[in-house]
Amino acid sequence: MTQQGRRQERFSRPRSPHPPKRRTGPSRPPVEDPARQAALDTLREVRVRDAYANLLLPQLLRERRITGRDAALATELAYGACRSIGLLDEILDACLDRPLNKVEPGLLDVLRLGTYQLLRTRIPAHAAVASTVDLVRGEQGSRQTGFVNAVLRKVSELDEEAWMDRLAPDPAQDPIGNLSMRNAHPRWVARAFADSLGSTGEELAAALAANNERPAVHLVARPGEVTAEELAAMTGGEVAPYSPYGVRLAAGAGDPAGLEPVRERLASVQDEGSQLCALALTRPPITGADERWLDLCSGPGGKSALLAALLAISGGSLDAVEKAPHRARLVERATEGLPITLHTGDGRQPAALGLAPGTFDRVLVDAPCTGLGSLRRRPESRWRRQPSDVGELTRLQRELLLSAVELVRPGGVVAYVVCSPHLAETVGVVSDVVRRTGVTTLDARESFPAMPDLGAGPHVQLWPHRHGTDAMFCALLRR
Ligand SMILES: C[S@@+](CC[C@H](N)C(=O)[O-])C[C@H]1O[C@@H](n2cnc3c(N)ncnc32)[C@H](O)[C@@H]1O
Repeated sequence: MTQQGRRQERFSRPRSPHPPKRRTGPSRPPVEDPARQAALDTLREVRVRDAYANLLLPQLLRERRITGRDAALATELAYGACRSIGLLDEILDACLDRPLNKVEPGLLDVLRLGTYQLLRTRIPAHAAVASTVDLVRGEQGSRQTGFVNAVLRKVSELDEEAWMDRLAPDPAQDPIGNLSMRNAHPRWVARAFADSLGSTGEELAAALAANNERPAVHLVARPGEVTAEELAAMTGGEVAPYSPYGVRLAAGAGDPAGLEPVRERLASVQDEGSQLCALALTRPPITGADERWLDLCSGPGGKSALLAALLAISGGSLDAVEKAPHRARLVERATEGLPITLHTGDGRQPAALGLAPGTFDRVLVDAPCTGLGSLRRRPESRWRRQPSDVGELTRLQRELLLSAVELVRPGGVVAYVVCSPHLAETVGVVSDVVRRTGVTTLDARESFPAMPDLGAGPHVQLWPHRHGTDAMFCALLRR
């Protein structure tokens, strides 16, 4: 097993049943440091409870009333450290006098946070080390301060570039291994990106680097309620380049849930790539009726809301299926007032939901997937996902797509969408279903008008580094 493989295993090993004791007799009072404390608590909860950093941290900031520069620092440290866990562990491993998995997990969180500050922020080294030592004193008392101090001093002897020159595989021999370590991705994820892009060079480097950027927030203007231009004027954002309903907010525009058009349901948060994939379903011309559409995997309801708003204008209606009851409730909330019938149940068993074969003009399958296309949004997810997830998901994706092909009428259109560039989840699933059912593959690029860099087709793969969207995949099929 490679070093990086071992690191991944460490990150995903069973959680310690004994969370670290807090404040066991510090020899001097801990320094108040709400930003670093919030970042450390996030790292710990991600490890112990499988929390999502992008949901937990905003909650901690709210509860603890951390705002302004402290909130910005906590966010940078928590998200940054979660994204780069594998990279931080490689470096720590080289600085420790014992195997990484012999370090008490709570202490390892502190070391990761300190290492992140030393290598990936402009915080001066002495401040990064001193603040981390204070943090461990506050957490565990003074017995570990010497250890943390010594390890971090060793880390600080080199900068990130020099550490990578020492630790990353030779790019000539192992370009994917080199780029995966330099850009803090598990090797299997970097390989999946390389396979889909057909690149192990500059473009792969750009794609992996884009996963480390914080994405801009995109809004979708509800058709029939407000235009993108009006929404841009109301929010101070910019009309999005590709989606006719999209608006991109400026970086640091604050919590979009607080914006008036969002509170008044004139708009919602939705990545421009998601908007484009939902719209792609509506674009291929069909003969005959075009009024019954189906969203087979609808929770939490972003694409259902966009499709149902379009149907409200044209006089049609949407059926939406969602298996998880709590997500079905979210669909209900997102589509209030729109022409929609919601079915809570399994999209692979449509008869049980009263959905008859061959009755829908257009069907969307926005299938559950690895989410490798939205690594920008979920800082820790690249380290949590495992290659073994892919097989299970592709089975489910194939079954859902087969069900969609059965539900669409002859001449109707199916859109298969996943937020992943992994070839097994994208072309693998589609080719298999096309072979089994004899449906016709459409050139999906025609349904993404004016969008550059869509490759050789017939399917569309969007990319953060090319399009500024999530890495959504869309295939269009005609029965
Ligand atoms: C990628 S999400 C869909 C996102 C949604 N279309 C949107 O734009 O908001 C996939 C959804 O499929 C649901 N799901 C999983 N298995 C399902 C099944 N067998 N039948 C129907 N829905 C399922 C998941 O609970 C999840 O909500």
